[in-house]
Amino acid sequence: MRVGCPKEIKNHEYRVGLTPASAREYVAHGHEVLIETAAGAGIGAADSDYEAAGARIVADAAEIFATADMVVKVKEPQPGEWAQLREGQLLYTYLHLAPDPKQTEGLLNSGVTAIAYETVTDAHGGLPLLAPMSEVAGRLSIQAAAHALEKAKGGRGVLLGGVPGVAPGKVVIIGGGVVGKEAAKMAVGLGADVTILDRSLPRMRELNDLFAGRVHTRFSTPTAVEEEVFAADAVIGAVLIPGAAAPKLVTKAMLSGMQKGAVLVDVAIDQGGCFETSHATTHAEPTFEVDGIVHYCVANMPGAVPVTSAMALNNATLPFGLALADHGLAALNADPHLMAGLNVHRGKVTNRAVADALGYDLADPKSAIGG
Ligand SMILES: NC(=O)C1=CN([C@@H]2O[C@H](COP(=O)(O)OP(=O)(O)OC[C@H]3O[C@@H](n4cnc5c(N)ncnc54)[C@H](O)[C@@H]3O)[C@@H](O)[C@H]2O)C=CC1
Ligand SMILES: CC(=O)C(=O)O
Ligand SMILES: [Mg+2]
Repeated sequence: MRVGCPKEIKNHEYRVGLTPASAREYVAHGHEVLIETAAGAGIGAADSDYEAAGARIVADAAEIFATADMVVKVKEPQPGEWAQLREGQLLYTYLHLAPDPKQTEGLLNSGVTAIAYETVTDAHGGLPLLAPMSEVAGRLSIQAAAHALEKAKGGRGVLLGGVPGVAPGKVVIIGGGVVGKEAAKMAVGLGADVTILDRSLPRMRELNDLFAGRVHTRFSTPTAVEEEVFAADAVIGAVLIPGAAAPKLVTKAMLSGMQKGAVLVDVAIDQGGCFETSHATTHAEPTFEVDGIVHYCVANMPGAVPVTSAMALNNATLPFGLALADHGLAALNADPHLMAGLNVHRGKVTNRAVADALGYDLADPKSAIGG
């Protein structure tokens, strides 16, 4: 198969779909690998590193979109990229379609077969291709909150760890999954007072054991969310209903009950956000203010630390990517967890959460690809 990796074009996105080490493995499997020039610049990988791995460097993304059987990326295709995708071509990347009707329409019109990293599953009920970036974003979320809390950045002027004789800041994490757990580790490490809200009692038992009394857990009801958010210095939005648009758990009305200069970090923004007042921002301009509350809503947080996150992402995407390159659509029929990643095929929506969120008929994935 011809496998192509264009340079990412989203704002301040420095990750790359294939590292040189991954390119080398595709080549070892007998595939031809095309890399857009400078695609790896953000992680310090030169064109010559890809050439040494056996890949061919091409001058622009157009050749990749026009000729590759499979396109491997990081972020959802941007409008100029949808237009170049083709029927019969595989697209393997993050998509986050439920809150993004325009992109969904673009992919459907292109006829492409699109596999979304974020809906590939594993045997333990996890999301193995989302998890590494959730780990990164969870850890980053506390850095982002601490920074935004500084007075000169528009925040309350609270130091999360406090100092001897002064109480620490209060961090409230809504959603105790991968993002939530990693955020809690960082917040605890800084010495903050940490509360995690979740709807899953088994998950809160795990977190309670893991943090050995160092975090509070609380069942997530609208009342609990309101009480916690009102007392918080920083709130991390980390909920997920896989594939679906995020539920709006903090409403605009609640902002007036919060402390002025408190910070909301909406990590769930890539699924539309879990705060009513959120809208996606970029690393160039990450925050905005509503009713005196600072909002940080960057949809590609791991793009800020591409050396760490491109490697972590490739560690997870490589085995499934090789299966797709080796076996094409048959790889989906052979692995229900990879099949769960199929969101769009030849003009049809094949993921239930996306179909429900956007009002499309659901096409059964197996019959859609003729399995
Ligand atoms: N902005 C960015 O750059 C990035 C965003 N993300 C996003 O972060 C979000 C969270 O991802 P993960 O932690 O991997 O998901 P996860 O599935 O591991 O955890 C989600 C948690 O939310 C909980 N939850 C569901 N409804 C809830 C409610 N009403 N109240 C409280 N908790 C609730 C679930 O029980 C679960 O524990 C996703 O939308 C993901 O796409 C992930 C990586 C990067
Ligand atoms: C998960 C995601 O959207 C990201 O890593 O950018
Ligand atoms: Mg996005």
